[in-house]
Amino acid sequence: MSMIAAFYGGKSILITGATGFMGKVLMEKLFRTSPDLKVIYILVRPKAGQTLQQRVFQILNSKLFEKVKEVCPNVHEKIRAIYADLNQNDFGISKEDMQELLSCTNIIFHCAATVRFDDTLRHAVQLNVTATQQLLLMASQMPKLEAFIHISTAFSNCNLKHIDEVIYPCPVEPKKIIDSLEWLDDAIIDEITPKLIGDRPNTYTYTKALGEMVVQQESGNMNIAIIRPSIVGATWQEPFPGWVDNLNGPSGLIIAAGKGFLRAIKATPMAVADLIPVDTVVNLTLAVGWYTAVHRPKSTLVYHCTSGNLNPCNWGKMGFQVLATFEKIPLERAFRRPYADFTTNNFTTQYRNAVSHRAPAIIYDFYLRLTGRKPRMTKVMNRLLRTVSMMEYFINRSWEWSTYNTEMLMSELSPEDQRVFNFDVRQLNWLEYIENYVLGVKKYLLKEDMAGIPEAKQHLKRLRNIHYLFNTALFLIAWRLLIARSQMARNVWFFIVSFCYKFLSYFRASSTLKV
Ligand SMILES: CCCCCCCCCCCCCCCCCCCC(=O)SCCNC(=O)CCNC(=O)[C@H](O)C(C)(C)COP(=O)(O)OP(=O)(O)OC[C@H]1O[C@@H](n2cnc3c(N)ncnc32)[C@H](O)[C@@H]1OP(=O)(O)O
Ligand SMILES: NC(=O)C1=CN([C@@H]2O[C@H](COP(=O)(O)OP(=O)(O)OC[C@H]3O[C@@H](n4cnc5c(N)ncnc54)[C@H](OP(=O)(O)O)[C@@H]3O)[C@@H](O)[C@H]2O)C=CC1
Repeated sequence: MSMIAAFYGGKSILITGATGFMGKVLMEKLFRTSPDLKVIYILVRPKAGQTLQQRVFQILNSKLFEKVKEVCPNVHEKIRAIYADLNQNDFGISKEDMQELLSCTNIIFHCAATVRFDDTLRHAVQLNVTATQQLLLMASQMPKLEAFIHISTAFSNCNLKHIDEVIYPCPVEPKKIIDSLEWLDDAIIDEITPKLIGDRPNTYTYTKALGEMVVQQESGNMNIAIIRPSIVGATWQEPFPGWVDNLNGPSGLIIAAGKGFLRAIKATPMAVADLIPVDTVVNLTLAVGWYTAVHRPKSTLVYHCTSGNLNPCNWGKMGFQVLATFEKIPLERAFRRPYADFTTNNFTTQYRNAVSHRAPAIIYDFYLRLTGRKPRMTKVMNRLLRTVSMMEYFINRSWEWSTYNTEMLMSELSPEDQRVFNFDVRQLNWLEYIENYVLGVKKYLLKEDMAGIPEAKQHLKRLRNIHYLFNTALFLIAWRLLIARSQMARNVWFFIVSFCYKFLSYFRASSTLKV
């Protein structure tokens, strides 16, 4: 019997960010392994015209939850969506709901965050710092609370090369930042943002670091732990391999490569691609929840959920396997044939962006205009290149994350728990994982039918022929222009033609002699 699964039985669990990528997988695993849990409270806001109930209905009726419905048929009754907007004071939670949360909650998993790299400092601080502070304040008023698990990121200290499982202080206190954002106007905030984030690449990593400081400062007597996942990718094993439902991290770029939009990237092939499957993160998170509540460590422990020091993969290997999978199982209606050129040189990057990305987009838009349609490819390409430029920081560096706490926890688990809540990335086969990831992107994210593969392959063949035809035409035009303008080119042309003629004549003569 799994001790961790048994621990969550009968518990009231509060999850923030339950509608997000990680939150959904966390809920799924909890319901599947501890169907006798009492209730999962989720803090949700209405979004995209959907009410809370509609959002929950959609999640529970998705493919991800198919297995849950078998083991926990009354899952609808065990999930309680509470209106909450983490941008508001007190999260806008009603008095009755707040009362229920305060009196019943046993465990909190705080997953909600803004993960956008380009968010304003004001919004990123509100969500990743102030909301964390407010949630901790709520937690401190919960008499039945056993553990508070905060999800951070391994990149919160990406300004360092070697990162230990400790909380590193930021130069300016989070409280000072929160206070000053209240009275500073947006223009001034934009001006001071680069100075505040310092040698971090964006507001996301900076505010996640501030969030950790807040957790440390407000921990009081609570049992708190911090989990730092690296780049979270599709599921490895559970509930099935390759599940993914958003474009964050590598997923968006995998699609861009498969559709032939992205054919070159500024990336260091030998740099460590510190990916971690989302089900691995969730297994560690649940194990940490159990350990923190039962063993009550004296201080706030930080757990690195990374792969690089135990089972490293690099971006070159990843790019190769992504392309190899698209060879076998291509995406539908690709713009160009998938191709990957990794370069570390700025000039080559600019050149490749102009020739491999912008020029084809302009030519395609010209074609759309000619055929009376609205041009759109240049806009798509500009957006993609902006996204890629924001990822460059992470794909051209390697970090070392120590994993003592994570390994210590692994050794504390029973063999059954090590199996049910497996977070040992040493067992991960990268080539198999990446192949499943790419397939998952096709099936679950793009919702493409596998029956369309022959047509997708046929389409790629047509693209190859167009490519050859286009290049030959381009070469002939360029050559014709050159011959018209340069005596030297004419001489070379004459030499090649006469050489070919002599060669053919020789062949004809020698074959006649043999007969
Ligand atoms: C040459 C071949 C290569 C072969 C493939 C090899 C793959 C290499 C992969 C390398 C990946 C490296 C990833 C490193 C990530 C480090 C992560 C650090 C870990 C964390 O803790 S945080 C979690 C990660 N967070 C993110 O990934 C968020 C990033 N997203 C953003 O910040 C914003 O969305 C972004 C990218 C700035 C775009 O903003 P904006 O222009 O305002 O656009 P929207 O968000 O409104 O979306 C518009 C449009 O773009 C689509 N979109 C969104 N995100 C992505 C994405 N990551 N990739 C591609 N496309 C994306 C979105 O769906 C919208 O489409 P529409 O059609 O609806 O307009
Ligand atoms: N994905 C990754 O690669 C990594 C993620 N992490 C961390 O993991 C955690 C989960 O990330 P992930 O699941 O990928 O992120 P998602 O962007 O998929 O999910 C974010 C969640 O936060 C919720 N949220 C955002 N703003 C609000 C708000 N104002 N009020 C209420 N809820 C809100 C979202 O709700 P809604 O659906 O309404 O928008 C969503 O449920 C985050 O803390 C992130 O920093 C760490 C490392 C890597």
